[in-house]
Amino acid sequence: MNFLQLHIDTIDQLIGKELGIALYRLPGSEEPTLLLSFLNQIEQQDDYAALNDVEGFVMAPFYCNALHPVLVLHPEVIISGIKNMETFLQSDAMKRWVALPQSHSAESACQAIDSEKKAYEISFQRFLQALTLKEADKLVLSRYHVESRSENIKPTETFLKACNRYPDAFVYLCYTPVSGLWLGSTPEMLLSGVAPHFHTVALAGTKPAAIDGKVVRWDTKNRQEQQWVVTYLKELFSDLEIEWHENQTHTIKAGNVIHLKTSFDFEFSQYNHLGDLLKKLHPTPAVCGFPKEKAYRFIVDNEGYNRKYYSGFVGVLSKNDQTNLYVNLRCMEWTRHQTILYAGGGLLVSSQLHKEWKETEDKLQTMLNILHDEAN
Ligand SMILES: C=C(O[C@H]1C=CC=C(C(=O)O)[C@@H]1O)C(=O)O
Repeated sequence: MNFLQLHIDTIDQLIGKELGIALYRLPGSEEPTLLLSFLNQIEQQDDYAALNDVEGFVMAPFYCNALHPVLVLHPEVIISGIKNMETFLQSDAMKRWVALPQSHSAESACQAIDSEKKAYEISFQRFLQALTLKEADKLVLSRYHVESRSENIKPTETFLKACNRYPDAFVYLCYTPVSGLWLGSTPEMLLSGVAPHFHTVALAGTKPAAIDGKVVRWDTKNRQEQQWVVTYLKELFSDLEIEWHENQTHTIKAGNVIHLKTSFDFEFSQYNHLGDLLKKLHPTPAVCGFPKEKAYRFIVDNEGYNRKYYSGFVGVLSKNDQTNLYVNLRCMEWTRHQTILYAGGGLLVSSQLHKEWKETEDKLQTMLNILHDEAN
C-alpha cells in the first residue's frame, strides 16, 4: 500500500471535522475501502434492533447509552482500492471535505490510573467471587491501558502499518464526532455473508503464539472458555430455528497470541431483520460471558469503567449485498494526546490472576507493536 502513503496526510486532515470517516481492510485483502459521510448522514440509534433494514458502516458499542449510541455511517463517498483512493485524495471533490468545519464535540476523557494492575486486581476478585457463588459460568473481564503518544504518530499511517502487519485481521479506522477516533485490528468475525448464507465464529481461549512447528496443547480452562461460546451459538440457532453447520475447531494466530476458533455457516433469510439477529448475537460469551444476560448486567455494573466501543462491533452491514461485521477487539481510542488501548479475557472459576493479567498484556501488544514500530 505504498503510493497511498503519499496522501495519508489528507485523510488525517479530515479527522476532527464535522463528518464521518471509515477506512477498512478485510482479512486477506490487499485493498482498503474509504467511506465518507456528512454529519447528517451519521445515524444514531439506541438499540441494536434498530439496525433492521439498515445499510451502512456500523460502529456499535458494547452497551448502548446516550453517550455511546449505535452509529451508522451512510456514505456519500465510497472508494475501494488503492489506485482509486489515490485519485480521489488528489481530486477537487476532496477539497470540499477538507473545507468542512472542525467539530466542537467534547473529546472523551479517560483517566490514566496510577496502577492499572491494582484496578484490575480489584475487579478480578469481584468477578471471581461471582463465579465462585455460581452467579455465572463465565465472565469476561477487561481493562484499558493509557499510552501517551508522540505527535509524529499519525492515524492513517498507523492504519496502514496494521494492514501490513496483520494481513488476516479486519483492520479499521473510524471517526465520528460522537465516537471520536477508533482504530483496531480484530481477529473475530461477528457476522459475515450475503443473505441467506451467513457465517459467525466462536473465538476464545488464548495462549502466547507458539514457536513455529511446535504442537499446541490447549488446557481445560481455555477449552471450556471457548466451549461456552460454541454452546451459546448452538442454543441461539436452535431457538431461532436456524439451520447451521459447525466446522472443526482449530487454532488460529492473531498477532502474538493464538486462539481456538470454531466457524459456523448458517441460513438466515430474513435480510430485513439483521438487527434482531445482531441483538441476539451480540455480545457473545467471547466478550461477555455465560449466561449472557446475567453476565452482561454484571459487567456493566461491576467492571469499574465503560467499555464504550471496545467489544462492540464494527464494519459493513448490508441487506442484499455482503455484510462484514467484526467484534471490536485489539483496538484503541485515539484522543488528542493519548491512546487508550483495550483488552480483556474470559474468566472461569479456575482462573488465576497472574495468568489473566498476562493475557491482557499480550493482547494489548497487538496495537502497541504498531504504535512503537517506527520501521514498519
Ligand atoms: C476479549 C478479548 O478477546 C476475546 C477473543 C479471543 C480470546 C478471548 C479470551 O481468550 O478470553 C476473548 O474471548 C480481547 O481481545 O479483548
